[in-house]
Amino acid sequence: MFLKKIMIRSDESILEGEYPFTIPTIRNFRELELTNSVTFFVGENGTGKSTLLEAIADQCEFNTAGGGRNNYYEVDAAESSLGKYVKLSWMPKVTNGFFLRAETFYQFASHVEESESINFYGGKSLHEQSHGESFLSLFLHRFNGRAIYLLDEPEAALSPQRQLAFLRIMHDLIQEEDCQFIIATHSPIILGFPDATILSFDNGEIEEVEYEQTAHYQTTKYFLDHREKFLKELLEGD
Ligand SMILES: Nc1ncnc2c1ncn2[C@@H]1O[C@H](COP(=O)(O)OP(=O)(O)OP(=O)(O)O)[C@@H](O)[C@H]1O
Repeated sequence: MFLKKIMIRSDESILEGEYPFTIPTIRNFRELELTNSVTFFVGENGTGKSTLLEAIADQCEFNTAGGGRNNYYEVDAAESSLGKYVKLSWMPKVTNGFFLRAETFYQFASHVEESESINFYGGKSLHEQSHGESFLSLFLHRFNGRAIYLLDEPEAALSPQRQLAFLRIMHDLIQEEDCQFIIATHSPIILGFPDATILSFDNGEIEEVEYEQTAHYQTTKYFLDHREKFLKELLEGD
């Protein structure tokens, strides 16, 4: 593990009432210790997971549009509003890594086409692979070494089988290459990675929860166990 702590800077005055401090979890956030090679951010839509992940990417000097330190390209409105308020504590510091944003991956693929060797991505243009195939190519061929990976909803392009393949790739990168991952996810499959730390952004603060406590696990389990009853209540109820 490399990144040990994320803190709000005491020397920057917080603009109360302005984004990103309008988000309760971000307004209440002061510091977070990381103690695990895999940390998940979970919570309802709009609770600030991407906002914090993007701020961490900003302070890692990764491209906040998605990419690593050496990926220079621009996407509208990709700058981090929280970045300048955040300080990172490392032991030891690494500069290698990647910030994955599903929604700007197309632009990242175009940037790769113009500037990098496609050999880094399995020898095939990312645009000539399906969305899910191109994600897996990135994980398999570009992710390596002592590095930190910040992934925002990696499941967006992945089938359940490919999500399992991703867990295996992540497992090998941690065991063999000493990688650290911080992942915002809604996937009950990805969240199931053994012994990970799960941090909930619900309830206006960041708190550690067990896998079985997450709404993602509970709702999915209930749906699969009682699908017909669940859908009848949902669709026929008042
Ligand atoms: N540039 C912006 N200006 C104002 N509000 C914003 C801006 N970007 C995001 N927000 C708001 O901040 C809140 C948190 O957004 P964020 O993307 O961090 O949520 P999230 O927890 O990652 O959600 P999701 O699970 O849907 O991805 C949302 O209500 C969103 O509308």
